[in-house]
This record gives sequence, structure tokens and C-alpha cells, in this order.
Amino acid sequence: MTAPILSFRNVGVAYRKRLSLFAKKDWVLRDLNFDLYRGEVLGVIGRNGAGKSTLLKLFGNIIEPDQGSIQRHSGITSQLLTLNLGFNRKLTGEENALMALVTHGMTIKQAKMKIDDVIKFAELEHISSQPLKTYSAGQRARLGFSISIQAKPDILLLDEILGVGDKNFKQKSKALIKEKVNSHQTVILVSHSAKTIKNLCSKAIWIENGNIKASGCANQVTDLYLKAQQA
Ligand SMILES: Nc1ncnc2c1ncn2[C@@H]1O[C@H](COP(=O)(O)OP(=O)(O)OP(=O)(O)O)[C@@H](O)[C@H]1O
Repeated sequence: MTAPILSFRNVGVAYRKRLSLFAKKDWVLRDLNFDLYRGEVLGVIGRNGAGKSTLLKLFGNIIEPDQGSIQRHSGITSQLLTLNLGFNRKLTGEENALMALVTHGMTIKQAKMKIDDVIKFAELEHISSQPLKTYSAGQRARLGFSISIQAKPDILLLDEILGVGDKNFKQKSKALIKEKVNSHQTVILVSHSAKTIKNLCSKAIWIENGNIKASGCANQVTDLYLKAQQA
């Protein structure tokens, strides 16, 4: 069997309750143990505040664990697909997209070649040369989605990403995510929706009060989760 690309060993995260160095820390994740293999699509399900986004931050290397260790296969990159990129409101949609693509690792030349696709997918051709401050929240989110989806990290991290835009855009973005999921891309998908996890993921973990309540086949884990919600 091939080695995992990522292993969590007794991983925990604690946050301070207040902005004081002396404030007590509370554990929001504790003793997490699991392995992630290349090509797996792992769903993370759990109630509000269970610790799902914190877990994604660990995957994305945005925070370090306060307990235990995370072993990454060397050179493994991960990226959070986000709708709230650090846009500059004074620059146009096109300029923001260009900057973001370069920040994601493309050369200027590569970014310029991609820009039309990004704007077209976001359905913003009519306003791409207007400053971002004139965009609606939905238009900004569509631009963010369209930029993020261009990146090709080893592990793609998705946080409740499938609810952007109108019905047509939602369908289009779902189809694109499905394409990624079916293309040997390793994906970690956080969602409240058991249906989304069932449809897209091979494996799942259910986080409850910072611990793994169940893990394994996505169908079984989501069924257990749904049963517990109904009880
Ligand atoms: N930076 C932070 N400082 C202090 N507490 C935090 C911080 N970020 C999250 N928390 C707390 O940690 C717990 C887990 O939060 P997290 O956002 O990971 O949960 P979640 O499962 O993603 O929630 P949701 O489904 O509502 O998005 C919550 O109680 C939250 O209030």
C-alpha cells in the first residue's frame, strides 16, 4: 500500500478565549488521528462550531497544532478554495484576477493567458474593467471562486463552497468541483450537508465537540451523523 500524503497523530488545537496572553486556552480539536491518501476525497461533517474550519486551517498550514503532529509527504501543497481573496477594491475585476493568479504561483504570462477563462466562468465580461468596489457581494464571490479553481494544489480544500451565485452558477460550479473530484485530485470538503458529502466524497470524518465521532466510508459516516441529528 502507498504511504499517506498526510498523517495526523494526536493532533489538537486550543484557542485563547480572550486577547490576553494569560487567558486560558480551550481545546477545540483533540486527539485527531487519521491518514489521507493521494486521490482520496475526504468529507468533513459536523455541527456549527464543531471545529471543521479549524481542521481545514490545519490542512492548509494556516495554523500549527498545539498538541501532536502532522506529517506531510515532502513537497505536498494544499490550497483553500476561497471566495474572499484579498481583493483590492480600487482595482478592476480583471486586475484583481491577474494579481491573485500570480499570487497563486502563475507567471504573468500564464496569468494573462488564463484571465479570459476566469472572467468568462465568473460571467463578469460586462464589468471586468470596472473597479471591484462597484461589484455586488455575489459578483465578488463568483470572481473568487473562478480564480481559486484555477490553482492546482496537491490537496484542494473546500469550505462550504458550493452555495455561490444563482442557480445556473451553482450548477456550473458543482459540475466543476465534481470534475476535480473525479480526476484523481485529492480533496478535503467541509460541509453541513450530508447529501453533498455523500454525493462527492469517498471517505468522511464526523467531528463532534472537537473529536472524531466516526470515520470511514462516506455513506456510513453520514448515515450515522443524520441518525444522531434526528435523535
Ligand atoms: N480564532 C479563534 N479564536 C478563538 N476561538 C475560535 C477561533 N476560531 C474558532 N474558534 C472557536 O472554535 C470552535 C470551532 O470553530 P470552527 O470555526 O472550527 O467550527 P466549525 O465547525 O467550522 O463551525 P461552523 O460550522 O459554524 O462554520 C468554535 O467554538 C469557535 O467559536
